[in-house]
Amino acid sequence: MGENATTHHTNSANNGANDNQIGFKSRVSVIGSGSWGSVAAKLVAFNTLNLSSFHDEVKMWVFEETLQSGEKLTDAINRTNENVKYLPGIKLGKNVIADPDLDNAVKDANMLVFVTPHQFIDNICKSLVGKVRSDAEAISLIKGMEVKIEGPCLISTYISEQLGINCSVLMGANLANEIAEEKFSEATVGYRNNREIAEQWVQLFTTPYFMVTPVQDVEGVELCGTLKNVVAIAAGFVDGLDMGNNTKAAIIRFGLREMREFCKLLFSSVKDDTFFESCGVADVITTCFGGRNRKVAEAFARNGGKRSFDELEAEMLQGQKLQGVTTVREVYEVLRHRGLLELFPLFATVHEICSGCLPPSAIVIYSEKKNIFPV
Ligand SMILES: NC(=O)c1ccc[n+]([C@@H]2O[C@H](COP(=O)([O-])OP(=O)(O)OC[C@H]3O[C@@H](n4cnc5c(N)ncnc54)[C@H](O)[C@@H]3O)[C@@H](O)[C@H]2O)c1
Ligand SMILES: O=P(O)(O)OC[C@H](O)CO
Repeated sequence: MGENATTHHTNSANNGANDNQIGFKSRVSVIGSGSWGSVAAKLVAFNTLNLSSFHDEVKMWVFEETLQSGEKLTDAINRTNENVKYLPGIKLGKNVIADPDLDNAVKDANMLVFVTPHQFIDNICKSLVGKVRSDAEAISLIKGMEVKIEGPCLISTYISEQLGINCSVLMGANLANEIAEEKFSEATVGYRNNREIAEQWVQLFTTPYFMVTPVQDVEGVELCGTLKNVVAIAAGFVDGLDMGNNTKAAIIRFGLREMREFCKLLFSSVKDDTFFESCGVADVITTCFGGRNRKVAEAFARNGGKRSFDELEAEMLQGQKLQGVTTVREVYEVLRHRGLLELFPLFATVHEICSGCLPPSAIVIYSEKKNIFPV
């Protein structure tokens, strides 16, 4: 990993894993520039400036758009050093360079951070085929999954398969706006079998206010990050119906149990301990109280399901994207295909409410009706 460089290391105390490869400096690109993408760039850019094993510059690919002022988003980011649309008021670091050209943004990078809404990863990967370094390492911060004809596919697996590179994941209780303001939080890096690579990602993301723990369970970590968005939608329905905290806690508990069962259904290797990391219970909690999925689901329930998620998302999130509604459709598809919907009443009900087949109030009666949860 890395590339030949003639620059001398000046800060050997901070070098970490790449220090073993004298003369190599890693180059990092961030693919995505929404609210979390911009925070990821900020975290990484802080470290590339301070670690001599990295080139200072961090390229951030921007899905180009024109702002109301007529200025291109990329130009505005590079002029102000802020993502004025998705993370206004937060300086990213002068070494973050926004680039609307995907090929150019990844050129030369040997560490690729994927952080776009999951519905766009298919097109992004397809256009990157043959364009990334063969020795590159990737990490996915994307909370979602792909469902293909052959079955469900994790985003990290999809990236690996499309681009022929290894892909780790970083998930956790990470509301972007809070980390942007440097409020303490934790995250989990999920890795497959190379601990050294995991340590490099930990080193690249860790800051005094962002604590990162590696866990050898890429599937468990990624599926936790993906499925908690479904639980957050259920929690939003409960809030929209003014059901109170006890009901919300019950929904969270049911949700966590279905998350674990779904993970193990797909991958028997998933570890129980993973659910106690930041990517597990902590992310469920933060998302069910402070996330966008919860917020829009609350509005959906308050409107009695009469306004669609698409409409509410566009109105309430100004370009930011929900992952939960798409994810629960994908989860439903997997369960339906395997004849297992009855064993996942919360997930099934969330989808049926989102798609208009059931009213939001169904969220609290499904368990009584189906009497499926043991005490
Ligand atoms: N925001 C958070 O607090 C947070 C925290 C942790 C993880 N995540 C995850 O990170 C991922 C990225 O979310 P985000 O919050 O950075 O994004 P966001 O929802 O804030 O912004 C949406 C992004 O999608 C881009 N976009 C719109 N149309 C596009 C297209 N056709 N092709 C490619 N990109 C397009 C926009 O330019 C923008 O960058 C998601 O999987 C999300 O679940 C988000
Ligand atoms: O705002 P949400 O609902 O997309 O959740 C954001 C993060 O995933 C919380 O960790």
